[in-house]
Amino acid sequence: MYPDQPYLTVPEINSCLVNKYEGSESYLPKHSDCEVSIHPESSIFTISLGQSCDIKFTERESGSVSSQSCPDRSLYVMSRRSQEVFDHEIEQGSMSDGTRYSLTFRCVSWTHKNSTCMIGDSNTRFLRFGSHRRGTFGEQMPGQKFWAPKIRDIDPVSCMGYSNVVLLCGINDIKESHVQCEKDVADCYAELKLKIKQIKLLSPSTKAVFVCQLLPTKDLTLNRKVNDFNRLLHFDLFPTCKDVEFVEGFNQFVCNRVLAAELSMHLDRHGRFDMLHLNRAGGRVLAGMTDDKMKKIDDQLKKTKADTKRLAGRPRNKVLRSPQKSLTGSSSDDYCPCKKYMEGELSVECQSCLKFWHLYCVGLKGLSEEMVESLENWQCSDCYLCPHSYKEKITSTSSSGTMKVMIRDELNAIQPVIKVTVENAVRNILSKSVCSKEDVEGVVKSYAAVARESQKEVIQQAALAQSSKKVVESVVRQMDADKVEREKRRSNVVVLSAPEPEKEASAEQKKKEDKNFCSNVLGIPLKDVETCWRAGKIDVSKPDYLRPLVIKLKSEGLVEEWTKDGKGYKTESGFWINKDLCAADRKANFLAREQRRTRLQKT
Ligand SMILES: O=C(O)CCC(=O)C(=O)O
Ligand SMILES: [Fe+2]
Repeated sequence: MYPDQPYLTVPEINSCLVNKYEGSESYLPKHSDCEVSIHPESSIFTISLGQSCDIKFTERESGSVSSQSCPDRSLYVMSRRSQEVFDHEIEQGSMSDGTRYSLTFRCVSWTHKNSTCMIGDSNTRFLRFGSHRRGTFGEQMPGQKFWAPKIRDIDPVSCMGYSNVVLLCGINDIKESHVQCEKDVADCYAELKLKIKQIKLLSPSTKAVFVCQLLPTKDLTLNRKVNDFNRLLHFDLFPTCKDVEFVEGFNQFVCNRVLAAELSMHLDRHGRFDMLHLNRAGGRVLAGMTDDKMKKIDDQLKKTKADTKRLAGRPRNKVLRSPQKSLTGSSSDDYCPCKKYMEGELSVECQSCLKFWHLYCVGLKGLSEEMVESLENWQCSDCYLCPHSYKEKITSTSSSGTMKVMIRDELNAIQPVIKVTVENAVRNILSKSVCSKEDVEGVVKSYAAVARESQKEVIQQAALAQSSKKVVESVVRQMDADKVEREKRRSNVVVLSAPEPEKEASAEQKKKEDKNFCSNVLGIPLKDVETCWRAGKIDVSKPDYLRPLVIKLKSEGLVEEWTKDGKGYKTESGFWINKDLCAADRKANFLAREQRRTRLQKT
């Protein structure tokens, strides 16, 4: 029935059901062998003994009927999966007088009631379960794992007969460079939704489809798409699809700027080149944020609440909202050193130098006017020593050194409170499935509450988080740009020193000439060429310069073919054909060549 599926499958046969039919009046009512206790991969073998009979098969969906005659001493085989689609029966009158025995062999066990199949991408790689060779989720839940890097690879047929289906897929789809906006993410989600529909249609005996949220990655840009995807799961799939269970992930975590930066700081140290997986270390960071510290957090929270109460009613900090021009008596020197006008941006006054600083510029963006006012004795980073110089100077024995030791001790003391308070706020939003603006504000507020005690520390933390975030973000941005560029050039090859077409010719004629060059000189048949063009503009100051000829081929395979597996080669006519590399790859190749050259010179 499904030629690409193994028909006779492996599980060992452990049961034999014997039916005895006596006389022509005997019959077997319409049914299918789809009990959940039959192994989903088990084939069903039936031997007929005594006399022949006809087995009638009805396709449930269409009602179409066919029959199979089973002579004495014959064997017929059905797949377990076919039971989701067909009913079978033996009608009255199909046997003659006399006795018929049928022996039906299957793999049956009560544990298969909970059989589970998981279909997913590389994030399922450490999840082990199924038959003993693959590990198990627990003796009560045997199952199979199927590999599906992309949503399109999910094969609904492979879910047939499993009581539970777990899907963890989508990250590789939204990672694609053509998935740019929320709508593109929604298209990926729609594909997944269709797969779920197909699964439910094909496998009526499946009790529930579990859909996992996508996990955050080390790639902050990608995490935005992760959030969009998870939001759709939450707001569309979960409420509208019956029997779809939702598997919570960590999407709220990446909604939060401060924590996303903190996360990236942790994760960047491990597996630098793999931006997609948090790996074990990253997973531990996430898990650590949610589980391990809960008890401690609860205790600390009580203490923090008490501290916050004690601090209420202190003098308020000055706060200012742009436009700055409306300010009387403040020269531009008094204003934020960024010297940029940011409409509506709040600013905070440093209590030492009396300059106003944009909240954005000092890493306090997100705080409300009220929160800023409640910061006590706020100082800018010019007046407040940054932690690095602080550490260097701390060893001096001057009187100000003693003062700094005191400050350091104070800061060390407040450190756990900050961590705990923020973690608690995060925990609260983690229990929800999607993080709202208010939730994020809650986290920032908790930061601000601690800030009343020591806003210097908050600034340090924010500054640290921001600087690491900036580095990560710029690397990610560059990598993303490279990815897009690589994608664009995927099916191109480049030819250097190809003679330029006649200057006077029309654009169309020039293109024709270049195409003729491809086929007549280089030998690339025109059926393989999508289009071609010249890279760059004609430079009148360099009359001898020949612009590279870029040829877009019909497929990537042709690029490999025409560049001899990407290495590049010289045609018989003496022109080099190379892959069209992006700037980053060209540079990498250049450096590799240089290294090779230096090595050769040394030897
Ligand atoms: O007797 C047969 O050939 C069919 C038996 C059967 O379908 C069953 O026992 O479920
Ligand atoms: Fe049956």
